[in-house]
This record gives sequence, C-alpha cells and structure tokens, in this order.
Amino acid sequence: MPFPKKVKIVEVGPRDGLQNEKQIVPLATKVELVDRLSKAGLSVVEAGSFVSPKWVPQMADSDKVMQQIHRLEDVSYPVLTPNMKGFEAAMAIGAKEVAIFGAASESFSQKNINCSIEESLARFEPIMEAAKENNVRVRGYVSCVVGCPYEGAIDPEKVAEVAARLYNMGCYEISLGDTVGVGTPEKVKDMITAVVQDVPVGKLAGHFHDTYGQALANIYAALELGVHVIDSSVAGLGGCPYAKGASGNVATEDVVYMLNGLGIETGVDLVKLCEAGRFISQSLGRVPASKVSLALSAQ
Ligand SMILES: CC(C)(COP(=O)([O-])OP(=O)([O-])OC[C@H]1O[C@@H](n2cnc3c(N)ncnc32)[C@H](O)[C@@H]1OP(=O)([O-])[O-])[C@@H](O)C(=O)NCCC(=O)NCCSC(=O)C[C@@](C)(O)CC(=O)[O-]
Repeated sequence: MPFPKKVKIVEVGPRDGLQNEKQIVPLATKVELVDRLSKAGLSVVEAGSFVSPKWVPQMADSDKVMQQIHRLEDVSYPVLTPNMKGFEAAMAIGAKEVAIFGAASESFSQKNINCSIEESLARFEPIMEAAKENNVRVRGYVSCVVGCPYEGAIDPEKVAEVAARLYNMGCYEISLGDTVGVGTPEKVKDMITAVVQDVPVGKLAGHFHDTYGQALANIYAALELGVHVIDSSVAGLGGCPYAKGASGNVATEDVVYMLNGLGIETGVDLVKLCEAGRFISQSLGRVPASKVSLALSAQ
C-alpha cells in the first residue's frame, strides 16, 4: 500500500508523557507545554486525565490545566476518562473529546484500572451513551497490543477483539498501544493485520513506546499498512505508571522528522516543536530524549 500523503499526529506528552513523573510538575508548566504544542501546529494535544488522584497524582490538576490553556479553535484537547466520574468531571470543564482506555491483557487491565477487560467495557458503555448525548467524541485505547509486562506476548486476535468492541461501541478512532515498547515491525504488522479484519485501517492509530528503540521502525511498518494516525510525545516524555520499565513514547520531533523525510504532511512546525520539547525538558531538569532535537540543537 502507498504511504499516506498526510499523517495526523496525536500529541500525548502532557498526559502520557507527564503522568509518570514522580515530582509534581507545576500547573503553569503544564499549561505552557500544552499551549506551545498547539502553537507548533499539532491538531490534537491530549491535555490530561480524569482518573483517581490516588492512582495517578500527577494528573490531579487536569481540570485546572483544561481551564487555563488557550484553546485554539481547530485543535482538539482530549482527556482520559476511565469511568462516569471522570467523564462528568471532564464535562464540567467543557471537554469536547475524551478517551476511554482498555487493554488486550487481563493482568494489565487489573493493574491499570482495577477491573477485568469485560468489566472495563461495561464501564465504558454509559460513557459512550453520555458522550453521544453531549456531542462529545470518544477515542478508544487498547493497551498491550504486542506484549504485556505481566503476561508476555499477546495474541493479535485478542487485540482485534477488544479493538472491535471499542469501535462497535462508537469510538471514532482506536489507538493501538505498544505500552511496553516490545514490538518489532513484523509483530506489529501481524497485529494490525488481525485488527483490520474488524476495524477499518483508517480508524486506527499507532501508539508506540520506544523502550527497545523500535518505535520508528514500528511506525514505518504501520504506515506501510495504511495507518495514518500516530501518537507521540514531545521530547520522548513518558512511561506508564502500571508498566514498570516502560520508557517514553516515541518522540514527536523524531516522528515529524521521519515523516518530513518521507514527504508526508503533518502540519507541524519542527522548530517550534523542538522549542516546546526543550522547554519541558529544562523544566524537568534533563535533556530531550529526541535524537532530532539533540541533533538540531548541536548545529
Ligand atoms: C479507574 C480507577 C478510577 C478505578 O479505581 P477504583 O479504586 O477501582 O475505583 P472506585 O470506583 O472503587 O473508587 C475508589 C476511589 O477513587 C475515586 N475515583 C474513582 N474514579 C475516579 C475518577 N475518575 N476521578 C477521580 N476519582 C475517582 C472514588 O471517588 C473513590 O474515592 P474515595 O471514596 O476512596 O475517596 C483507577 O484504577 C484509576 O484511576 N486508574 C488510573 C489508571 C491510569 O490513569 N493509568 C494510566 C493511563 S493508561 C496508559 O497510560 C496507557 C495508554 C492509554 O497511554 C496507552 C498505552 O500506552 O498502552
């Protein structure tokens, strides 16, 4: 299949990126990060998470982040909502898009959201209904699409089953998460090939962590199969609180550089994006985990 002409990048740095940081990041820094990312041309910036503050303390001020960011009209700012409590809190601050998150691994589901896969899908049903009534778009995540930190390899058929359940519930897009970054291109292709039997490829997104340095290769493999939505995190921030050892998501700077090289349009200004990455990395007291950002700063 020819590469897509255009790729939508879903920037998950302010949520997936920051959720694992031990030190609480100041609210003003989170707000500035989101605003810098939207000004860099990203059309989707995942801004936070309405989960239990006891489970993920870093996301406890997501309501304030949503209230203080400068929302651009053509930018979507989704937030994670695991249950109705989270959904109602998201509605209270005027979220126009939310994300529900399930897993293809029973053990990960239990560790991450304290329920089985089946129970999680039942919890999502009322969210879907309320979202429809409120004219809110819902994105669905499936975690552990290649491997699980507790169960090892995951059967592509299980991924396809959960992805199809979320899609048939009404999610407009299904993001396939290699939560622990263990995937390699052929495994990723096998998994996507199974999923597209049930969900159109145009409705899928690839969400790759770079734990084993395979994320760009996996994205390339996904593009070859026609996937044209990619999740990434500025400066390669991230990890998952319930997946020990998982490193950051693939760095958005590296994804944009690769897509630019392939002649694929993203609408993202790489210079402004690198500035946003340096801003958050300096705030966290480290250098960006993006090779492109480091190479451009060295020039
Ligand atoms: C799902 C729950 C809430 C279940 O947690 P639970 O303990 O089973 O929930 P509960 O309904 O029994 O309630 C327990 C307490 O939590 C409160 N509570 C309940 N819900 C909420 C809420 N929405 N917002 C705020 N508070 C909430 C509730 O009010 C109560 O408070 P208490 O009476 O004890 O004071 C919990 O397990 C949780 O918050 N988990 C967080 C999971 C998480 O955020 N993980 C990281 C994101 S997923 C990810 O990173 C993967 C992804 C998406 O990026 C893709 C990939 O890479 O794979």
